[in-house]
Amino acid sequence: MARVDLDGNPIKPITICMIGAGGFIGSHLCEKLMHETPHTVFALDVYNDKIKHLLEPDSLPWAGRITFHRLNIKHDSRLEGLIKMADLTINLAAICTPADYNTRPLDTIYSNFIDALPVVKYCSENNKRLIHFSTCEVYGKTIGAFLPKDSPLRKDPAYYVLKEDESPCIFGSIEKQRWSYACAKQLIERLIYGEGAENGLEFTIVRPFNWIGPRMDFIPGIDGPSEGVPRVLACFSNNLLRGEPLKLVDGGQSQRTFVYIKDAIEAVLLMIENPARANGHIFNVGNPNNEVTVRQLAEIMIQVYSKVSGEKTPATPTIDVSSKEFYGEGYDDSDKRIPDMTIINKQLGWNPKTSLFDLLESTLTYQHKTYAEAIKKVIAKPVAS
Ligand SMILES: NC(=O)c1ccc[n+]([C@@H]2O[C@H](COP(=O)([O-])OP(=O)(O)OC[C@H]3O[C@@H](n4cnc5c(N)ncnc54)[C@H](O)[C@@H]3O)[C@@H](O)[C@H]2O)c1
Ligand SMILES: O=C(O)[C@H]1O[C@H](OP(=O)(O)OP(=O)(O)OC[C@H]2O[C@@H](n3ccc(=O)[nH]c3=O)[C@H](O)[C@@H]2O)[C@H](O)[C@@H](O)[C@@H]1O
Repeated sequence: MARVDLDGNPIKPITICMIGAGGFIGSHLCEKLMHETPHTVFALDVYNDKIKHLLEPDSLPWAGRITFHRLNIKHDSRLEGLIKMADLTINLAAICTPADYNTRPLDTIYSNFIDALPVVKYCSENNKRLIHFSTCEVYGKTIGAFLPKDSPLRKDPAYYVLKEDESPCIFGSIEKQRWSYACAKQLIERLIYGEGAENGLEFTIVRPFNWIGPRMDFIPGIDGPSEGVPRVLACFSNNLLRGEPLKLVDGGQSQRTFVYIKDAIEAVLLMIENPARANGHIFNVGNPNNEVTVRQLAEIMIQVYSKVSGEKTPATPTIDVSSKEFYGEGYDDSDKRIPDMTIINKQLGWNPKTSLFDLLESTLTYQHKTYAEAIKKVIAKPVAS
């Protein structure tokens, strides 16, 4: 049966130039596009480990529909040609781990703003559609965070629910370099919006709210640097795999809403295949029903990991660390992140499905299967003196 869009029109196969296709989100999006659609993908990245299973062997049913182009968009003249040959560009490339924002602010700003500029320019000049990945961090802190601790208004959604077309972007002072990423993302959003308004660029901006699942980031010392600090899912997975206490930054009081990567990818596919409904919009993509404090996330992950691995829960399950000790000078945090879902519901009819417990169960099953043996070997090795 022919696949149809939300308005009942047949979907024509298109060619997508996906920048950052070798990362966490890119790998899931490539998988979805190969398994369920007829579209062709130029996959651009400096790495391809997370999409190797889609590229080899040549006998895969989608062989020829996905090609990998190893390139760094900072300096590669092939970029414009690839954007020109595609119907749609999706830009995922970014430095997006908080441990980098205050310690490598220049790389963070260059990656999230300067390096994205040619992509926007080539799309605009060549009349190509762009789906750009921004972040929920552009909202920064909630208005409610500035109310007195005991104010009843803190319970009023008007003070914390984040709306694409209404909420302000509230960052800390310049010394709080944590906000270098959010600020760079905000400026590239404004630039894309301006290209749409002044030059007719067809764009969609995605603001992901803590998408998590298999293949997110790396496990330090296994498939990433020993001293590296990934995002919280991988930090806590690493602690659980090694039987160490989970580290709660500043008491783990910050709140997040986590969405399963596979739910979120459904939203991106709807954007790809329904341009008339997605163009000109900024979309929150998250799961408002999956809110927890970081401390609660740790507690649930400890329980779920014990269930999927069959190992006992550790005697000291968590320890508190200061943000200065964990991230260094200049760290700051978003207090709470609840996405308003009105716009994505209205335009694309999308809703997340997977509960936090279910998504952690499938993700931690994957982490255990993928890493437990490798970790055991590393732990068993005597440390060189
Ligand atoms: N995962 C989330 O929940 C989340 C949340 C908010 C925003 N985002 C945004 O979504 C995008 C993708 O995030 P992700 O979680 O997949 O991150 P990721 O780090 O796994 O993927 C990013 C990919 O971009 C590639 N890349 C970076 N710079 C490049 C360059 N100069 N040239 C070529 N390739 C380059 C990296 O090698 C990596 O494979 C980012 O823009 C990020 O800011 C993600
Ligand atoms: O995923 C998102 O939507 C966005 O937010 C993330 O930012 P954040 O949620 O702060 O990053 P995490 O590393 O996932 O940390 C979440 C919380 O856990 C805490 N944390 C992290 C790691 C750890 O070991 N312990 C711990 O308590 C952090 O301090 C923070 O409060 C990143 O900035 C981006 O990937 C992205 O743009």
